[in-house]
Amino acid sequence: MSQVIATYLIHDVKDLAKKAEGIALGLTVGSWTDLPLLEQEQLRKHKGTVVSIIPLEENERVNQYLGKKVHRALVKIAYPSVNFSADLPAILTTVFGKLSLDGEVKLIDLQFSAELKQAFPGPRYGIEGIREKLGVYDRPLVMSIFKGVIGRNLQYLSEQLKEQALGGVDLIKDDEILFENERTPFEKRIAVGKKVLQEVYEKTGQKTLYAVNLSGKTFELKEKAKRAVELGADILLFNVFAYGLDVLQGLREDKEIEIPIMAHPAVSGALTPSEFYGIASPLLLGKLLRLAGADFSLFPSPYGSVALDKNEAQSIADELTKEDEQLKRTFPVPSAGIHPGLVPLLVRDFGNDCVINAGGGVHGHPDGAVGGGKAFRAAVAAVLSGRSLQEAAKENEALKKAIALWGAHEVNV
Ligand SMILES: CCCC(=O)/C(O)=C/OP(=O)(O)O
Ligand SMILES: [Mg+2]
Repeated sequence: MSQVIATYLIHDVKDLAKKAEGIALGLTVGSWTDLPLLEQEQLRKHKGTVVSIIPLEENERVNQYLGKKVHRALVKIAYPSVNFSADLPAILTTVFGKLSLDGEVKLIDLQFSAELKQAFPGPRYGIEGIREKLGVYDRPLVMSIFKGVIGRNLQYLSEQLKEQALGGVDLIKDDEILFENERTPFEKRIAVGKKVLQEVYEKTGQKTLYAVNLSGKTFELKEKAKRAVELGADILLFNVFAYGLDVLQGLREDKEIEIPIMAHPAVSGALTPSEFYGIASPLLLGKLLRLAGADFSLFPSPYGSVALDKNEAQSIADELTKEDEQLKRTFPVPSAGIHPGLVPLLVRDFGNDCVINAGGGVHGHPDGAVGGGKAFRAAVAAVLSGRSLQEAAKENEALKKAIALWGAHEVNV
């Protein structure tokens, strides 16, 4: 049967079963008992069903935090697809619309039936497609981030772009806070990007792709994205949660917007951190971004400046990369506060199929962005060859300076 099964973490002072049944009814056919029998039969196909209730141990910390004694449980409820149109706005409103306003309930997961999942495109390129664009198959990708470009001119942007590319990074992204502006307009950033990156490629053989931030009013995005494609843009960076998952999907599904989309997690922190409310990050930054068509998903790493719990960050990556016969895999991009000394941890925790992403960890290098990029590439090479960073640093000045400044987190060496 075509349906979506929602998993919730619920907290209730009284009766978990009653709470669960109330959710199943309240988000579907409403009050059940006082309807005439005929209507009950008609509505049966629309009624939500409590699939399971798994009680959790009482937790004194939670009781104290909430100021009341609560019973906790993981509750699964099935919603028939006949109740909603096959789009994320309808599905999210069905499973967590009014309910998101109703106390301590967190949406943990959504299981889509194979039939319903067919309504979603998934990544256009995915990990394999991105690797093919770069010709890099056997290591994590390295990405750097423009920093301090706001208020600067195109010349400055061009120079910073060149420095980053000369450092040997595979990808360079706009910072998510760089929007349309007079000094570095969107279309000119694309043109400059192409020119500079081609020059570096001809000089060094290093191919680098540039993710330009697609911004502006929602209903102008598609035309702007199509213009970017016409100008030869490599990748679109997109602040999904400032707009909505369905806007991402709309860009992905447009046949004229045939370039990769890089999802930034900006604003998602309004939805994910609480253990009592909101939406679990593996669902929001993992499963749903992949379904809607993100080729990359950035999320806070376990060791950066806006750190996520390691298990949670790994769960996001699992949702992005687990095998799925209907969806390509999305590149996990653990981010924020990353420097070359963290590469052993990143490879240990996220493997080869990830993008190592850094702004400060590249530009803050004593030799600037060139040194930062070189240090990251040397750190990746060292880890993949089973050498310690300290050992590799003996032969690589850029890495030596990076770990002297930020330290090295060695793993099993
Ligand atoms: C989770 C997103 C990280 C991001 O947007 C960003 O700009 C990180 O910069 P650094 O922390 O690497 O300097
Ligand atoms: Mg940023």
